[in-house]
Amino acid sequence: METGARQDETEGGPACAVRDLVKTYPAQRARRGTPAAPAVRACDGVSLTVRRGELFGLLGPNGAGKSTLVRQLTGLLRPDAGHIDVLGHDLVRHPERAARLLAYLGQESTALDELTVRLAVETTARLRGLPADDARRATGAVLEELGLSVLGHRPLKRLSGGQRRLACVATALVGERPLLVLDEPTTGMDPVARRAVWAAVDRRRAERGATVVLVTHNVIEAESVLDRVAVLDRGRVIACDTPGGLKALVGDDVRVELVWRDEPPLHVPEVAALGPTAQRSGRRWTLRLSPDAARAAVAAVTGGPAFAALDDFSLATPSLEDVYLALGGRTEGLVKA
Ligand SMILES: Nc1ncnc2c1ncn2[C@@H]1O[C@H](COP(=O)(O)OP(=O)(O)OP(=O)(O)O)[C@@H](O)[C@H]1O
Repeated sequence: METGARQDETEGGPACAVRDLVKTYPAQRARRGTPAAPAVRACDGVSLTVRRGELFGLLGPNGAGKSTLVRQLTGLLRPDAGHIDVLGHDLVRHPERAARLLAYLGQESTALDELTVRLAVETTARLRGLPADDARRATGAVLEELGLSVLGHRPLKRLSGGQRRLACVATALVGERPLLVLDEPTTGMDPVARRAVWAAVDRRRAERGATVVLVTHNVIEAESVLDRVAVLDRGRVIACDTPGGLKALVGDDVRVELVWRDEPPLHVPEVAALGPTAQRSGRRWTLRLSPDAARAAVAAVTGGPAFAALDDFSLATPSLEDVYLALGGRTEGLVKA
């Protein structure tokens, strides 16, 4: 019932609960010029719960099913089976309620391209129900917050990729929605813009208790900003925990990176011994070793005759990328910087 559901928006219960969600894109028959394509089960029995106020991440390589999942969460794509509850509302039965409950920033936003940044944001605020004066004020505030005021008069289509993405973030943030669903919001942005986005997202959580679902395949960003993360692979959740909890899965192994000036000095016995276990990428060797073995390896390459051949080295505790590999995920499509 509507009254009960409204109460649930402000009271306990998860921000978002998904159960047994399934979505298969149907097979395409071959047409002139385009080959046949088999059916793709992009969402294969996904269940997860996002708590209120959380910054919850969906991490996974290209094609893992992240966007398919969030497009169902936002009422844009109908699941074949399963349940989606957002703030007490059944979004499978009532997808039209999504617009009132959440703001969605998709991967591509061309609909607003002809508008100026200010008009795009202000129009979105009006569509979200703000009276004209409030919409103008909220627009000014969000443009200021994101450092976009100087670009307010420019049409989106005349902006750089990063600037346009930032303008789209502004449209997602205006007009206060309790749930923000952001699909790779910082793609193409410089560090200043990225920082402005994360500060603005944090402010909405701290001041308004907003919940954020963030799609990313940037493992560094995921580690630094997320409260919890679900790792997706081939339409399934293969792990879900805090970044720290996930990293504990791979024990206390240390990642050792060795960068050689030129060819690795294989005539040095310690280097030759490390060779078979090293993952090689050009001049870089990556090793996963126990803390003792890592100490011994670093001592060997920095203390003896191998040192002259060494350009750089680093030691690091496990990252989400290591977790991901340990879980059997694929690395292609995971961005590491
Ligand atoms: N409209 C569509 N029709 C057919 N297959 C699709 C469609 N959209 C996505 N797919 C397929 O579904 C799978 C999941 O795609 P999805 O876009 O959800 O992945 P993703 O994790 O968001 O990837 P990325 O990180 O590249 O954005 C992929 O195999 C993709 O090719």
